[in-house]
Amino acid sequence: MLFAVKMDVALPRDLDADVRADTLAREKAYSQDLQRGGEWVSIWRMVGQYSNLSIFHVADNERLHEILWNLPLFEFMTIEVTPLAQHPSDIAAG
Ligand SMILES: O=C(O)CC1=CCC(=O)O1
Repeated sequence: MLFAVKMDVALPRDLDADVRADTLAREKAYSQDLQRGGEWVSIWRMVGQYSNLSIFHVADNERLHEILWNLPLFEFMTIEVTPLAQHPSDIAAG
């Protein structure tokens, strides 16, 4: 199943600098592991926003929920999930 996921990040201004650096490093490693595994298909920065738009290819809703719930930045994010279906005009789909 394919999903578009928008993640808006809002880190508190008074967040301890070490906690901030550690959380961002863990987020990057977590994301890159899932990208290497093929479930996190792509990640794009949204211009002018501390947000990303990502595409996930996962087995089911429960797996996507598990991935998102375990994001190191989860508590600092607002997440919007959009399920995707094939478009009939997509030449890649045949
Ligand atoms: O968009 C961000 O910066 C948050 C994020 C999600 C995965 C990642 O590496 O950073």
